[in-house]
Amino acid sequence: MQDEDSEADHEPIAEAEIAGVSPTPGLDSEASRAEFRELVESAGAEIVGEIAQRRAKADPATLLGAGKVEEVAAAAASSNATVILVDHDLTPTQLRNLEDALPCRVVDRTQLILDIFARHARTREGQLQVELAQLEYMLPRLTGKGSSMSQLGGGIGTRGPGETQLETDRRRIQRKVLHLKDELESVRKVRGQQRHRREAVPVPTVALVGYTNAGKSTLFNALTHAGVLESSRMFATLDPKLRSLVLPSRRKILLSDTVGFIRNLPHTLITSFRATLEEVQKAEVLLHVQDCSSPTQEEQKAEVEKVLAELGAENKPRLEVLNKVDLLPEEERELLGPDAIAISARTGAGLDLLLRRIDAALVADPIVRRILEIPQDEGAVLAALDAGALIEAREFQEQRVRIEVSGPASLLGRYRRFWATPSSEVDPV
Ligand SMILES: Nc1nc2c(ncn2[C@@H]2O[C@H](COP(=O)(O)OP(=O)(O)OP(=O)(O)O)[C@@H](O)[C@H]2O)c(=O)[nH]1
Ligand SMILES: [Mg+2]
Repeated sequence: MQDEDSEADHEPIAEAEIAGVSPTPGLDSEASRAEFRELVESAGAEIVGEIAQRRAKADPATLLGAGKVEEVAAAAASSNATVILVDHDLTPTQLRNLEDALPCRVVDRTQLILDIFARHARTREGQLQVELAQLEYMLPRLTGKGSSMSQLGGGIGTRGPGETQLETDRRRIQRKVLHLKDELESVRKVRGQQRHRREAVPVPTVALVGYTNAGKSTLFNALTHAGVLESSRMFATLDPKLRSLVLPSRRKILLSDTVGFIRNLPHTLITSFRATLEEVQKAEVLLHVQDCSSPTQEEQKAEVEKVLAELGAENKPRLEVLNKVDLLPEEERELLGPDAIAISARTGAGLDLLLRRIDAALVADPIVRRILEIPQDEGAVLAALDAGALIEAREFQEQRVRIEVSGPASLLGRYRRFWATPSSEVDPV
C-alpha cells in the first residue's frame, strides 16, 4: 500500500452536496450511488447530504423537476454546502439554469471526473490532456457564476464576471486550447520517437485493463516491484507505466499499467487519453483485472468490454483475471471454478498461475534456444538480443561473441545469419 495522502497538496472541499438522479439502467440505485460517493471522495470532497430523484424523463431545462430543485436549494442553504454535485451530465443550459436556481456552484459527473483526473495526472502529456479536456468541456458552459477553471473548491460562491468579461474569457480560453494542442503535439512526437525505439526491440507488451479500483496498479507492483501508486481513490493511475518482467518461460515482456475505466466515462477523455489507449491497442495480450469481491463486478465487466470495443480492442487475446479473492469467503472462491485465474494482488495468491497463463497466451511467438556467433562490432544486435531474450552463456572469441540465447522465435529469426547451429537442431524450451 502506498501513501494515500500523497495528494495532500490539494485543498479538500469543505462541504458538498450530492443530488443524485435516476440510476443507470442495469445498476441498482444503491450501487450507483455508492460509486458516485467514492468518486466524490476521490475528488477530496466531504458529503453533507444526498438527494435522489427518480423521474421517467429528465427535465430539459434543469434535469431535476422544479420541486426537486427547490428541495436541493433549501438543503444546500441549510447545510452550508459549497458545491452541488450531480451524478449525471448536464447540458450547458441545464447547468446555467441550475446555477441560477441554486445557492452555490453546480458540478456534473463529467466535470467531477475531470477534476479527479486533474489531480492525478503526473506526466506532462497527462496534464496537458486533462487541461485540454477541461477547457473544451468548459467553453460552452461559461456562465457568470464561479465558472473558473480552477479546482472544484476554487471560486465557490463568487459572483462571476459580466458579459464583456465572458467574451474576453472565451477568447482567452480558445487561444489557450490552441496553444495546448500545439504543446501536446510536440510532447506526443517525443513519445512517438521513444515508442519507435522501443519497438525496434520486439518485446511483447501485455496491458492491464479494468474498472477503476480493480487493483491493476497493485497487481502491476506485485509483478514488477515497481512501486507505482496504489490507492483506494478512484483513478489513481492516469499515465501509462511500463515495466519489463520475465515470464516462467524466460520470455521478457513489457507490462503496462493504465487508466481505469468507469461507466459513462466522458467521451472527451476517452479520446484524449491517447497514450493509454495506444498501450491497449498495441498490446499483444490484455489482462482484464476484475474486483471479484465487488457486488457490481458484472456491470463493471460489461463496461470495460464496452470501452474495449470502442477502442477496437475487443478481439485481442484477453485473460480474465479475478482479483481480490482474499476478500471472498471460501465457498464463493470455490464457485469460481478450476479454470479461473483467481488471484490476490495483495497477498500474492495465484500470481504464479497468472504468469504461466500469460506465457501460454503468447503462443504466437514461442520461445526457442539457439547458439549465435556475432561479430564484436555488431553492438546493436547484441543489445537487441539482450533486451528481448535471455543470454544464458557468453563466450568471447577472437572477433566474435558466441552466445547461447533463449528468446522469442521471431527475434532469433531476425538474426538467422548469425546462427551457429542448423535450424533442425532447434531446441524448443
Ligand atoms: N483486499 C484486496 N485489496 C486489493 C487487492 N488488490 C488491490 N486492492 C486494493 O484496491 C484498491 C485499488 O487498488 P489499485 O491497484 O490502486 O487499483 P487500480 O485498478 O490501479 O485503480 P485506478 O488506477 O484508480 O484505476 C487499493 O486500496 C488496493 O489496496 C487484493 O487483491 N485484495
Ligand atoms: Mg491504478
